[in-house]
Amino acid sequence: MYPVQSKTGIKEGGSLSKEPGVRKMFDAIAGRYDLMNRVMTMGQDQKWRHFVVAKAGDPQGGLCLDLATGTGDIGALMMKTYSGARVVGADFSWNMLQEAKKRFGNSGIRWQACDANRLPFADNTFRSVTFGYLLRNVDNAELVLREVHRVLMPGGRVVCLDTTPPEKNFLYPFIRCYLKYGIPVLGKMIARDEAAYAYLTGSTMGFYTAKELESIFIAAGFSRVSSKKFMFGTIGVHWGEKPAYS
Ligand SMILES: C[S@@+](CC[C@H](N)C(=O)[O-])C[C@H]1O[C@@H](n2cnc3c(N)ncnc32)[C@H](O)[C@@H]1O
Repeated sequence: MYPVQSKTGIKEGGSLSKEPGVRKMFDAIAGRYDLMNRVMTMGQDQKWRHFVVAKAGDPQGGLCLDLATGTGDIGALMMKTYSGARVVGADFSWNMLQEAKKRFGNSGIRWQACDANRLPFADNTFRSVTFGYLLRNVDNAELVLREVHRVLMPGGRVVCLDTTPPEKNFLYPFIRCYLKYGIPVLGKMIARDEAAYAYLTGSTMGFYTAKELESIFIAAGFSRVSSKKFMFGTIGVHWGEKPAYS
């Protein structure tokens, strides 16, 4: 069974954590993940990753962590955009990391298997930490953000890309229809896993609004927190800084 999203981290079916189910799900879809991404977003997904990398800024030769790196796109863009960047791509799905290594094995990225809840890095290590589509998949977003804050250097930047629940405006019925029916059907046809993409829809609709997520970044200790939406308000990028005095 794949996991069911809840903001509080309490899962259906009596499970204590949804994270083992999330890992299993990404291990299962790793080989078809990229194709599904391109089709489902109508080729827009790389544009948002470029925005993430721009917001993270030039690390000036410093270390960057791309957490939940998956098949490695954000980490690879970081290497390509900023000469001298040193990137660690980390994920808890073994199969996603294998796909990343196949695609970007010669890029110089260092790959690390680890859980975002307990990062195997010392305090104040990274100039920037980026992550695409992580927070919706963890039990406690604030806890993960506190861990990210710990490993960032003072003055370092965090940038987060994720889906976000659509606002209830005139487009809402169309967007909801695409999320509820279109995405699972595409998931069945392309990734051959309807349940994984039904989870994507459910977890998006049940996730924090962009404003709520900003508050969680602030609660985790970040300053200069802001966000921007893309794709008819269904994609959000959040960013912030670890204060220089912390
Ligand atoms: C939707 S994929 C995103 C991959 C990539 N960031 C991108 O932009 O396409 C989400 C990734 O988060 C990873 N992930 C989810 N929860 C995690 C956790 N607690 N620790 C580490 N990785 C996690 C999954 O294994 C998966 O590879």
